[in-house]
Amino acid sequence: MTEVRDTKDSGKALFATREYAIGDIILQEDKPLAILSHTTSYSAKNDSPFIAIAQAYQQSNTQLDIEAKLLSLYHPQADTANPAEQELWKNSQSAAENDDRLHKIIMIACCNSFQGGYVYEHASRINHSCQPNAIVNIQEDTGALLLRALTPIVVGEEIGISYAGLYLYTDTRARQHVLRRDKFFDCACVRCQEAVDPANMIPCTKCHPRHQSHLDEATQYDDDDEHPVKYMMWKSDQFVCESCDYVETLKSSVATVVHSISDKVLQFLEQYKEQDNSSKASSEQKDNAPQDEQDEELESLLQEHLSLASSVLGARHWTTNLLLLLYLDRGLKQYHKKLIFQQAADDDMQLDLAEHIDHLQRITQFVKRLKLHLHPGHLLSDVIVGIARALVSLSDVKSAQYATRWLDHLIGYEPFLSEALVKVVDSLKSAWTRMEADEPAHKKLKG
Ligand SMILES: C[S@@+](CC[C@H](N)C(=O)[O-])C[C@H]1O[C@@H](n2cnc3c(N)ncnc32)[C@H](O)[C@@H]1O
Repeated sequence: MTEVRDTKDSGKALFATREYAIGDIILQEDKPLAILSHTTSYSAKNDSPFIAIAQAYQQSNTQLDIEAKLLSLYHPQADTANPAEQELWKNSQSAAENDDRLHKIIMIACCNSFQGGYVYEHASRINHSCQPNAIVNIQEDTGALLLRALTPIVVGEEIGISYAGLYLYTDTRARQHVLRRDKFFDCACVRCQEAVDPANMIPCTKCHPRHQSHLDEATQYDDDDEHPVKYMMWKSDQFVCESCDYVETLKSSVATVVHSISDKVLQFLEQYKEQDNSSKASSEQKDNAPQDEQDEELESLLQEHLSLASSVLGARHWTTNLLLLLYLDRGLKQYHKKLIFQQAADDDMQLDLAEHIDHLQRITQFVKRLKLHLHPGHLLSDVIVGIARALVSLSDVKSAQYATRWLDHLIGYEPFLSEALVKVVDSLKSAWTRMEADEPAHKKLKG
């Protein structure tokens, strides 16, 4: 049960009028009010995403009562003081061809649609939060929407979902940039106002001096138990060392280097998302040799960026960890592809798997440090299942038991997994007990 109310600085929002436990359904909408394409891809016929929205709307023959509901949703006003909204207002005007109502509809689509262009009567009132307490799941074919609690929610609490996708795990500067660019607002959430930013940590420039006191690529940080790296964390607009209290200010060359690498990685993530999508779309075509080439190029770019981020910004920075996650995801997909052809993992594959597990451990630590109150499965469920599948494929009891330990990281996240994934998790979990029962008695004695 929910109600829509005004907030102090982010318009209207959805509030809980009863308590919710993790996994509870908060809201259900069987169909969207409208499907308003919100595409960012350009083509010769559709030279702007705004024209695409206008065309989708004009072809939809929306009934008057639905149109009235749509027009009541949030859209920027002509006198908005927000520069991102001013841009949106100006750039979308010509696609509306002097039709004020259509102009509003275009802006409503830009500010309210979910993936697939779906706009909802109630769910489109949910604000974004960089520390979300709920998550939306949309059925691709029907547009049916389910809103579920990600954390316990108390009466009167605002419901917040993340509009940021993977960028939820970046630092405040990057998240705000992406939300302004893609969603046209300056985020006013609690996390964005926190002085401390654990996603933005770098090795201390005083404890680990570098050439000319700049960060540089020649310095590697192993960060093991014997030689623990001392880190500086972003706190009130400066980096502060947790060990020696040394400070690098916003104006320092260090901050400039960190920002420039962060911007590079953000740009790369965009390119990665686009190319990965187009590679998925063309993977069913018969002759995909050019796609394979593009894929290899993308992989080498990924490695380049990962090596830059990890050597300069270190193991705890968000850039290193998100790139590592993409790298791990690709590595696991390749592992499983190889396995289809080889039936059993060879020595090289076992080494790869050990490396993948090490990467997953590092990213898990990163997610914990962010203290988002979110289950680690929110970011890591796919790769955890991928690691468990790879371990079970080794067909020995110990590996299967280890796989079960990784799957235990998903306990409590079951309501958010797809039915198919729950089945995979269950069968992987039972693998080691099955294997143990099947194992010959002499092997057990030896083991
Ligand atoms: C889908 S609507 C959400 C409901 C909207 N607040 C309303 O009044 O109907 C998205 C718009 O809400 C505002 N908004 C959402 N999350 C926000 C946040 N975290 N900080 C500031 N504004 C936010 C922005 O104006 C954004 O364009």
